[in-house]
Amino acid sequence: MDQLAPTEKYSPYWFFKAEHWAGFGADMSMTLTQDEVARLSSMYEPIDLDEVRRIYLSLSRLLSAHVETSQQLFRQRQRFFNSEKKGTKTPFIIGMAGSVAVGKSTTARILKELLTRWPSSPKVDLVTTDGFLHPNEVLRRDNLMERKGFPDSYDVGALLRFLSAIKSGQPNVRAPVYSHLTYDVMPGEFVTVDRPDILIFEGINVLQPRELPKDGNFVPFVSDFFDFSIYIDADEQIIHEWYIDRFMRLRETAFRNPQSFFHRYSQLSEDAARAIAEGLWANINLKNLRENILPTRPRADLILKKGAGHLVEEVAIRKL
Ligand SMILES: Nc1ncnc2c1ncn2[C@@H]1O[C@H](COP(=O)(O)OP(=O)(O)O)[C@@H](O)[C@H]1O
Ligand SMILES: CC(C)(COP(=O)(O)O)[C@@H](O)C(=O)NCCC(=O)O
Repeated sequence: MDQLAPTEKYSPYWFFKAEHWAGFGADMSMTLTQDEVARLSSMYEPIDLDEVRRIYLSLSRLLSAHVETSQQLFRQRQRFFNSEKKGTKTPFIIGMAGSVAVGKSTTARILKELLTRWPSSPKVDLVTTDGFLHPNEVLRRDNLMERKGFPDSYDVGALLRFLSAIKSGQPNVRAPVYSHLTYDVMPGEFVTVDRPDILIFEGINVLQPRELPKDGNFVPFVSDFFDFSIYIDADEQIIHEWYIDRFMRLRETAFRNPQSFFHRYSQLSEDAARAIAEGLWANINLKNLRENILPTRPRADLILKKGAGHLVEEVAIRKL
């Protein structure tokens, strides 16, 4: 993360090499139960359990400290208001940003598993922003199919209404669902979020600001609803490799399904399929990374910088 912090003293972040960070979790490194190990191993990505112990276990402990503190603050505020303001604590929201294919979904799933183990957060839910993309029908109509994932391809109003409902303590809040198989939002499909202790809200766009309206109306940013934010980072060339690898693996698996939007790519030669993947990366995802995603990195509370093999090399965390 050299380009991030020439001098830590004058940076809002502290920087830790992975080995140093791993030391913070030393006292809890052996505490994963067989069950937890089994659940983590059963995820369809090959998760390196040493990496979970080295990086993510202590990260989950630190996050749980933030959650506990916010729960204490909630109780103190109730006392302050003489218990006039009743109700339950609203979910602690963790926003997770980063490029397409950098590993957001995988990291979010690992953290979800680990966070449920801490007493302050037995219920952790996970929602991805792709459900808030406009349906393909709308994207085609507005000539945005080549801009899927760019700010204008999302229904930001729906996204903000969802987060606002969560943060107002509403039960059973519904989020729309996206299918990577059909490459489209699934009509009539929702996930229901019912007052979890933590909501992990993951997507490329979650730290993006937006233009302020000229009419003076109140328009929050998505990140205004976050209690903590994480940016998953890696060098462009490495993310590029992960994107192509994932695409080529999907060509062998999910794309074979005749229902898959990309089914036709499973019939192409390897070279032709690779050329398609390279095109999608260069014309959509890399462009989006440079224009709209990477510029949001300095807004995160914590940055995980990964290197080859998805191994975390450095952790940056905001000084309090
Ligand atoms: N910690 C990890 N260990 C091994 N593979 C990973 C890890 N994180 C991500 N991957 C792989 O990298 C690719 C991109 O990850 P994914 O979580 O789908 O990214 P995103 O949600 O950011 O698009 C996938 O093929 C996934 O299996
Ligand atoms: C659906 C995505 C925009 C990611 O959305 P997110 O969950 O981060 O909001 C992305 O995976 C995608 O499909 N990009 C379009 C180009 C491509 O097919 O790779």
